[in-house]
Amino acid sequence: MPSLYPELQLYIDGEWLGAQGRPSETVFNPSTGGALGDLPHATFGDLDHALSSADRAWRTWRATTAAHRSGVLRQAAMLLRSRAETLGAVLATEQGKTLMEARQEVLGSAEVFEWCADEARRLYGRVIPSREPGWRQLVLRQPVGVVAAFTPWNFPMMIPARKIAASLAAGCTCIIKPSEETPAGVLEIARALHDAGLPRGVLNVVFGVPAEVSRHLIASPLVRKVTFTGSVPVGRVIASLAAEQAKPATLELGGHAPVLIFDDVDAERAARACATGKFRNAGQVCTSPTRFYVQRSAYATFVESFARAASSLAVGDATDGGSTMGPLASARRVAAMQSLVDDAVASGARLACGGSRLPRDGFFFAPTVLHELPPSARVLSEEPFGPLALVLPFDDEDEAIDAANALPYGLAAYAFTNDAGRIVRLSERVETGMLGINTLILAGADTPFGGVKDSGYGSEGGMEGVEAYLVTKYVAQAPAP
Ligand SMILES: NC(=O)C1=CN([C@@H]2O[C@H](COP(=O)(O)OP(=O)(O)OC[C@H]3O[C@@H](n4cnc5c(N)ncnc54)[C@H](O)[C@@H]3O)[C@@H](O)[C@H]2O)C=CC1
Ligand SMILES: O=Cc1ccc(S(=O)(=O)O)cc1
Repeated sequence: MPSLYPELQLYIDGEWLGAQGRPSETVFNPSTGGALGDLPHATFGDLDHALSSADRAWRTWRATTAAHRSGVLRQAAMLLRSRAETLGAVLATEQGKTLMEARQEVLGSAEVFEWCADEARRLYGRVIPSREPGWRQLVLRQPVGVVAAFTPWNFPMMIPARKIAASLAAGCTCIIKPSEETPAGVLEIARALHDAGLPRGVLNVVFGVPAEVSRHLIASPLVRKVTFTGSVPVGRVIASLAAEQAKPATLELGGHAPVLIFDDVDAERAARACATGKFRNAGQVCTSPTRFYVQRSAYATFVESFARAASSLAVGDATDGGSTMGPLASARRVAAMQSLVDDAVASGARLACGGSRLPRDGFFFAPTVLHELPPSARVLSEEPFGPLALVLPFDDEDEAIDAANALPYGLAAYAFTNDAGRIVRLSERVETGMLGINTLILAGADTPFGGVKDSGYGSEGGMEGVEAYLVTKYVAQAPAP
């Protein structure tokens, strides 16, 4: 499998740039702990090259027809689809998600490119009926300019796809700094766009020391928009760098999603659905369901069924087709899980299953279900971002909604119920950017994705996703004097 792993390079001004004297870092395979390759870091000269190239390319890319931009994005999508088998193996190798999840991510990313290819042709302005005879009042929607994008390691292709496809559809150019821990996913997007005929400079991919790269790019007057997906603390740093320059930013930050399970649904079936959702990508998903609040009469059945489903997962090497859960992305994440579990257990929580790392090479942590958690357990307020499920009882709807809203996060929330009136009340009262009723599947190329409260601002996906890269220009056109 490592032989499929591509050479790691920078992509600037349409050129692939290797180490050539640049500093580099090692990328590891989380299933084995072994080295996969060396990733070159961009020098400040490289970053300036990416900035000038993106700025130059913007002047021509913004002037291309919507049909042309749409065609390039659609061709890139087609190439991603045709390469899904190989690219799935690459993603599984570098990130640790299972082969099936990795293939889905490649195909989902292709769908994002297809959706944005269509949206590129629907960026309508409007004509406002005029107040004066002979006037035209026009509203134009124009690309904001060069975009600086920063993406994490949990979805090495899907999260970059949302930012790249939407910004390019809008007529912007983009410099992206993906996670140094999972660099190949975005390089394969760049390769598909390159092969689809994307003009040089429209997309640039750089790696480096994250804080240095983000400070340098965001400070540049050539950058007109910032977009970041990652943790709340880093999101705040990025937001303040953007604010210093009065640049708009989109922030997709963390979550700690509540799931309200009412006793009008089958608790066993709900538990099986919840286990599937929880352990997807080993729980390293910003919308991962985490706090499972179960109505008291269904609580014991739910805990037991959830633990049974969790224990039956085949945890193993991500590239082994039989694995249903892979490793965590890094040793750092395993240590974070152990610390949260140890703290919870020390404060009185009980383990229904899991609770420790697996004794094998690589970064494996057992699917874990904690219950009877005291309010002081850190994991009840810190985002675990891993395979930890927390199950707690509630007595009535108001208590459940208050519990759901108790944290400063507001990315995703879920509920399982058959009561139509309750669904309306939950839709009104749960403080969240996205709400799933009887489903844990939220993200789609055609639907908005984003949070409220500490989980960030702005949306990606759907028409809102492309909107984020447009500015409004009003043109008042009077008869010549
Ligand atoms: N919303 C999401 O999809 C993600 C959220 N996270 C959150 O982050 C927590 C810890 O994960 P870590 O990787 O250890 O978190 P982190 O906050 O150190 O890094 C998250 C991502 O931001 C990048 N980053 C860090 N500092 C940066 C800077 N100054 N400028 C630009 N990019 C920067 C990193 O390269 C990484 O890809 C998780 O527990 C989770 O809460 C992490 C990954 C994805
Ligand atoms: O971590 C954020 C996130 C959540 C979901 C998806 S997907 O579109 O469902 O794959 C991607 C990124």
